[in-house]
Amino acid sequence: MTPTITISDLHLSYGRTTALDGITLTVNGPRIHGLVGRNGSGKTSLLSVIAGFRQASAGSVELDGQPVFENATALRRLCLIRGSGDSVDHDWPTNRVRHALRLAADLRPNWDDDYAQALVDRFQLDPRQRLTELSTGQRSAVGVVLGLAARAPVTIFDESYLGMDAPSRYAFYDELLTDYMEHPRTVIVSSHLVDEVSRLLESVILLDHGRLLLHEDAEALRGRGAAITGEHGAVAEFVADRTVLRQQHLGRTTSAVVYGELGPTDRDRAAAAGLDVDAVPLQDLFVHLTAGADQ
Ligand SMILES: Nc1ncnc2c1ncn2[C@@H]1O[C@H](COP(=O)(O)OP(=O)(O)OP(=O)(O)O)[C@@H](O)[C@H]1O
Repeated sequence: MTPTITISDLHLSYGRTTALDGITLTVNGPRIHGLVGRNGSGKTSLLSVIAGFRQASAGSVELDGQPVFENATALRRLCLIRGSGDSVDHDWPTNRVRHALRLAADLRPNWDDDYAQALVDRFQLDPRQRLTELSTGQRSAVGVVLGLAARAPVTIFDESYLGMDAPSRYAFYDELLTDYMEHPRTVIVSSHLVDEVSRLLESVILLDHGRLLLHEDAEALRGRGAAITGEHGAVAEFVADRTVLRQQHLGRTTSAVVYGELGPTDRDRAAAAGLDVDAVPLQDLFVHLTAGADQ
């Protein structure tokens, strides 16, 4: 059974700054959830409270009905990997990659040592290297290895790709998806690179100014918009009474991204006008929805 995280009326303040403002949300699995939102919207704060790193100012987070904060049993089932740096313990400057792996093997009940070694090879890490001497991208890769090989029932990656180059990031996405298929669990991925991670996501949690803007099935969210491509005049006529998020022109061809669901009649009309209708990149919807919330 994959666990269920129940978040009820969660508030978190840092002094006068309100980071989380009454979030109520149920996160379950097996599913890969994407946590998105603009800078400062509260993603890291929310994940820190979910993983028991921080105590909420009010409200609660429960894992299968048990509070997570200072609850060792619940915390053993949760693994949060934050941006580069978490794998480096500055109190132990001589620690090496292999020490971090050994520590994780001791702490994580589902740790898979063979998989960890395979990931170390894939990310071209040297187990003998000191953690303090790794580049930012290499430190992130260590975090990714720790997070994946832990196989925690709730696995959370918070901007875990910081400093990783594109081949390494895509290796991470590939590994995450393949390992998730083999070992389904509840995964939360927080990322600014919405287009890059969107193919992984089954659900999207969107935060804005510490509030939950939406939690929706990724397919349903994609269906909230459409990309219309075809001859300039035909596209202009089709989108005339719609919210256009962006348009591009190439010669006599125009591609317009519109917000709002297209029904069967709309699709028939588009086909009759010789227009192609495609899914909208989640990034476009995300920009639109968060801009709308600002207004
Ligand atoms: N340690 C802290 N002390 C004071 N304020 C903080 C602290 N950490 C975060 N904040 C504030 O809380 C709010 C939410 O920050 P948080 O880091 O959770 O957002 P985020 O969505 O993860 O941002 P980003 O995408 O930029 O990483 C912001 O207004 C931020 O300035």
